[in-house]
Amino acid sequence: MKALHFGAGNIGRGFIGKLLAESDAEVTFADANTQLVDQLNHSQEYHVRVVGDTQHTDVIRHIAAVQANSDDVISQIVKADIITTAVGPQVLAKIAATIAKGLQLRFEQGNHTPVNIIACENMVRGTSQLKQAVLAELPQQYHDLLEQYVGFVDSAVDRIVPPAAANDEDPLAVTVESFSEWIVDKNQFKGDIPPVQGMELTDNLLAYVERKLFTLNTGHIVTAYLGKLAGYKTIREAIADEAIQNTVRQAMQQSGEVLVNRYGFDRQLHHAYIEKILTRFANPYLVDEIDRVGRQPLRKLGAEDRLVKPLLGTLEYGLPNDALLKGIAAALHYRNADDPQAVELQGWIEQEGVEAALLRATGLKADEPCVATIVAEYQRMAQ
Ligand SMILES: NC(=O)C1=CN([C@@H]2O[C@H](COP(=O)(O)OP(=O)(O)OC[C@H]3O[C@@H](n4cnc5c(N)ncnc54)[C@H](O)[C@@H]3O)[C@@H](O)[C@H]2O)C=CC1
Ligand SMILES: O=P(O)(O)OC[C@H]1O[C@](O)(CO)[C@@H](O)[C@@H]1O
Repeated sequence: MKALHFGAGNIGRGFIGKLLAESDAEVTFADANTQLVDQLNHSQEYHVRVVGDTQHTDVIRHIAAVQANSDDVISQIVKADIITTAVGPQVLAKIAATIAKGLQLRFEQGNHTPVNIIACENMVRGTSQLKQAVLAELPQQYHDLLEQYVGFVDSAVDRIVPPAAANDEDPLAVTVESFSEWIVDKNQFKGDIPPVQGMELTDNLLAYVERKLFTLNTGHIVTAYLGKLAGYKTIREAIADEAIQNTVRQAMQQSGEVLVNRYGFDRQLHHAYIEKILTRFANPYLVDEIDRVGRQPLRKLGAEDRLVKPLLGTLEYGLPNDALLKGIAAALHYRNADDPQAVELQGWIEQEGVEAALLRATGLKADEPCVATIVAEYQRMAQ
């Protein structure tokens, strides 16, 4: 099995590339970072340190890398059996043109074996969005072939992999938590489902995507933004603060009630899932910076993302949401001079006021009563 993976970063090396290589795929990473590509090609292996209740290091061998946007990556697309990505939601659309070029050449060369593409990003149905971007780049005459031979498979991906600390001796090493979950929509494959160990199949993907987004991601972001306000640097420090932990737990329980209502989740089991996530945030072996988890606040405040989407669910079902509202208010306080979205958000607040900025970022309507509550909470937090 030939696998091409876009994005040799934390999740690429620490999770998806690792699973593919451990399933005996010939793994080629495609990345925009020339130094990283050179290092991967030079060593052809890297270390993954798995940390949790126990620790061990896996060596991922026989891997190669190509420069994204090069002729080499096009040749890889021509012969790949599976193509995966972990590049970040904002980059996904940028690789669509490359994928379209590669697929066009694949069809022109008469390769009609199925290929499956799976975007492993924190997005709801990110692969389906990638498909639309690829179709927009692919000449119309190839669209039927794409529908016939290319599977665009949506997925949910869950493993905490913070950026590794700089290590000149072992620059490719990544540290990952022992928990991992990669769930894909089994109905979207073309041809045989690739035999990847650790890739779980479901025919109810949206429930899993929302379970992860509304729990791990919601809890994480509330921890990050409340932690930042309290002056902490890492997720572990923030979640050790009892007041923060209580609000984070409550926020996850409130978004969890949406899942219980929408998908019939068992409440007790879901509460156990929440408690497990709290222990993951407290993992003493992971140094996960608040600014990594809090990055790109405008994306995270979006209507389809981890704060507002569950909030809209609580409004739909008439459920409590005060902890989620606190999380949104804390997001509006997020400051990080190195994060262009954080700078932009603070600019909106300065120029237009907090309510206008909130409406612009979230798409909430001004007459929605929770808007006034968020603004009042924001003012309270400012004191
Ligand atoms: N790190 C984590 O714990 C998790 C991350 N995710 C998701 O995985 C995705 C990747 O996240 P990370 O691995 O943390 O980010 P990262 O920044 O470590 O890795 C992204 C990689 O993509 C590369 N890249 C950028 N532009 C590219 C292009 N045009 N073509 C090819 N490669 C390009 C970068 O050079 C980098 O190596 C994101 O969508 C994130 O939300 C999902 C679950 C867990
Ligand atoms: O990667 P994003 O979408 O910026 O958000 C950070 C989130 O991604 C993760 O790294 C992986 O799910 C979480 O740890 C965190 O909630």
